Amino acid sequence: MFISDLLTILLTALLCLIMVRNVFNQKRSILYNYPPGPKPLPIIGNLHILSGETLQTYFRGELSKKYGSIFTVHVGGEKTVVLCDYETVKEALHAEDILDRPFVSSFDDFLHGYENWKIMRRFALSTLRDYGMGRKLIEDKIKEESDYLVETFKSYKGKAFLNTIVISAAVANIIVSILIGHRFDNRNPKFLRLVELIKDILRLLGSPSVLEKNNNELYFHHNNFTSLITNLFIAGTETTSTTIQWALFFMMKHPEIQTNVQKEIEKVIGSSRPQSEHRKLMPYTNAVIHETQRFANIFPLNVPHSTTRDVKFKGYVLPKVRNSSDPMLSPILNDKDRFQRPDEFYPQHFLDSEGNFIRNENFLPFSTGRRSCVGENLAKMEIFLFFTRLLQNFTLRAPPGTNFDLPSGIGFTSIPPYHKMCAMPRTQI
Ligand code: HEM
Repeated sequence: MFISDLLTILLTALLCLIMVRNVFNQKRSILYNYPPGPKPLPIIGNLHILSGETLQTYFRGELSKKYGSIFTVHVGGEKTVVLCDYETVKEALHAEDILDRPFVSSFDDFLHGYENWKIMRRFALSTLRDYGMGRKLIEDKIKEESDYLVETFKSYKGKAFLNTIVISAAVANIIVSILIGHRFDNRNPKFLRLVELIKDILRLLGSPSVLEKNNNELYFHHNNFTSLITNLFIAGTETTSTTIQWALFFMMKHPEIQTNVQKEIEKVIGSSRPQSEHRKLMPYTNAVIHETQRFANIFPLNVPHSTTRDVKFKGYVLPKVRNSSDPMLSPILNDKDRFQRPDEFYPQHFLDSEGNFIRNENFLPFSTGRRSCVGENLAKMEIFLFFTRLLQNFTLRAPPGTNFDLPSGIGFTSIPPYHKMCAMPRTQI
């Protein structure tokens, strides 16, 4: 038999298997009542609209305009119920039924049980917050690391450079210090390789072509503690460093906003080291950071959740399935009713007419409910301290020819378009 015959037989068998599975899934779904959504194609489902340029549209929640705040998309033969307005997402995330995380394996209800998730989450929270190394010590680590970052930026002497790896390495060092008690030299090639690998993993995770089964094989380790540390390292590095990169990118793009932040730094902090207590005295900077997180929208899709039993939700009947629902954050952060200019970088979204900081309940970059981000407080502290320390020391400028309008890079997180940055020491300006 020729190799081509063998391949034909194998491909036919594969297609048959996929079709049988689709028929089985369709039969099963008759028992359930899924919300409507875009019509799926045979075999691929809606994958054609979840890839390439249309993925951007999907990310921005455009489908919700057509199908409302809850709709179904088909990823191959699997159905995912997408939730995309504040009320629906909040209701689902605060409910008992939509739990589970495929990404953070040690927290997973399906494989390790609910109790395991509870214990691991409590452990992570206490390590990251008060009981582990202590808030003050964590703050000191961030300050120390921001000094190293300032030195690294200085070493480029105002010339254009790529800031991605140096920022990721600085943020990675915070979580490394918390977890294993010491930092790495941010020129250490092994450490830099690790930071790069995390980037690759998150880029791949965002690709619809990565099949769920492979992810499971990759991420479901049996040793809780090892996987907890791995997960905290991954979850805690790329998210925060991407947010800082966006903040610096927006400062280059909007020099007038950068100047306002620097004026507030001069007024409140002067030349001393930024402390987290300064934040409440700095409404403008606080608003700029909030607007960065809203507009950068680094987790447009959030993390898929699973129904842990058959549930009735919003008039639909959903079966117990892994990764069955996606409480999207993007439409919440871009809600026209809650943000005056959702398509612009507009720090006034978080300021009143007198310049006081105002909260907005749609500000949910860390999600909400029992599965919300355990690293929220740490991330907020890191972003504030790194951002203010850098703008205290440098004015950021875009090298000539920078195109700010390139699309953002989309993976598991949304990253700034490829760009270089000039960090001009402020004493030299
Ligand atoms: C700007 C920075 C960050 C953002 C925007 C962010 C956002 C998120 C989001 C959206 C989720 C999913 C919530 C859900 O499923 O409903 C999440 C979960 C999680 N995050 Fe973060 N995160 C950030 C930083 C961090 C840091 C610094 C750490 C730890 C050091 C961390 C650890 C985790 C963990 C462990 C979970 C899983 C929680 C659970 O399953 O109970 N994150 N984060």
